[in-house]
Amino acid sequence: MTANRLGGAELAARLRAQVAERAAARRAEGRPARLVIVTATDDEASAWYVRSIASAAAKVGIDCDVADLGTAATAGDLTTQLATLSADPGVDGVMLQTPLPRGVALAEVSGAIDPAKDVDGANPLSLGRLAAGQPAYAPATAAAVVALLDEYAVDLTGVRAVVVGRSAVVGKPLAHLLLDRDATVTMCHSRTRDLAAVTSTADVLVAAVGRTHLVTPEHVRPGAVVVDVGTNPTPDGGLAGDVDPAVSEVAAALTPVPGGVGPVTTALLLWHTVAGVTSAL
Ligand SMILES: NC(=O)C1=CN([C@@H]2O[C@H](COP(=O)(O)OP(=O)(O)OC[C@H]3O[C@@H](n4cnc5c(N)ncnc54)[C@H](OP(=O)(O)O)[C@@H]3O)[C@@H](O)[C@H]2O)C=CC1
Ligand SMILES: Nc1nc(=O)c2c([nH]1)NC[C@@H]1CN(c3ccc(C(=O)N[C@@H](CCC(=O)O)C(=O)O)cc3)C=[N+]21
Repeated sequence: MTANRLGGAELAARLRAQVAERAAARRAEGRPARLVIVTATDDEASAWYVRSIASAAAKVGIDCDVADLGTAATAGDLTTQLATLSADPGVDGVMLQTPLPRGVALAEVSGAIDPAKDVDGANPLSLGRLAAGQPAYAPATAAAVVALLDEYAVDLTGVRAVVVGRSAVVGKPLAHLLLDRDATVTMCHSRTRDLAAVTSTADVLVAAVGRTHLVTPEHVRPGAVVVDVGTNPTPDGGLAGDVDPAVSEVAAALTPVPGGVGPVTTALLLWHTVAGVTSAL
């Protein structure tokens, strides 16, 4: 058996076309949409993502600036920058890249992002609103996982969903989005005992860990739908997922890396930037 390939390129292209329409309308009104990315890391996956957002933004007509504070930035530097951008009426979206400099915790600084501009759902208030079932921006990656499952008509009602990884950027918000869809959600992390035993119960298995090919066929129930969020740089300059390609022999469906969750993530971040406050909050 070879799993169905749940590619994200077509969905991403459709989303970008919608974003371009909204961005054009904003430009015609004389107030072009603007996204500012704040970064303080030299992480490769992050740098690639920043370049990819900037180039996609240019194509759809969103103005995009990158504020690189460098790896020596302090929590105070980041907070000041995020607060300044949040107060700027010319800025629609503020995005803070992770990872952050050593010793700086995301929750410590992301509170400075106005929830109305928090297009990557980083402010703890955004996560809280999501958990409480109130309107909020979800992190683009978590939203992309659900959008991709919707695209392929994977019904989440009552299914056992297992998420490996509990970061504030992916795992935690995704758990809430899946719960909202009436999935039965289990979270796994680095302290989970007998990971394979837990993941093998999943109808829908999501890997968001950051460990190349951590999820092997032994982790997967035959017939499961597997979503690979991992984007791990390979020595040859390529990209590897968290899911071993051999899983394709066991799963019913699998998202590819590259070409799966990644492109949808970028498109949704831009969508959030033009969606407007009222539709998100
Ligand atoms: N395609 C896309 O759009 C995006 C891709 N990514 C990619 O997704 C991956 C995860 O990113 P992110 O959530 O930010 O990563 P983090 O490093 O913040 O979190 C990783 C999570 O995985 C858990 N973990 C680590 N090792 C194991 C293990 N051996 N078994 C089980 N769980 C483990 C950690 O557990 P613990 O909490 O116990 O430490 C943690 O919860 C990365 O490859 C990243 O590049 C991220 C964002 C967007
Ligand atoms: N606050 C925050 N939010 C994030 O969402 C976030 C972050 N920080 N830090 C870094 C990681 C990484 N990340 C990626 C998103 C898309 C692709 C992507 O589109 N990749 C392409 C391929 C790239 C290639 O071919 O090299 C794909 O999967 O098809 C990759 C990586 C978001 N991240």
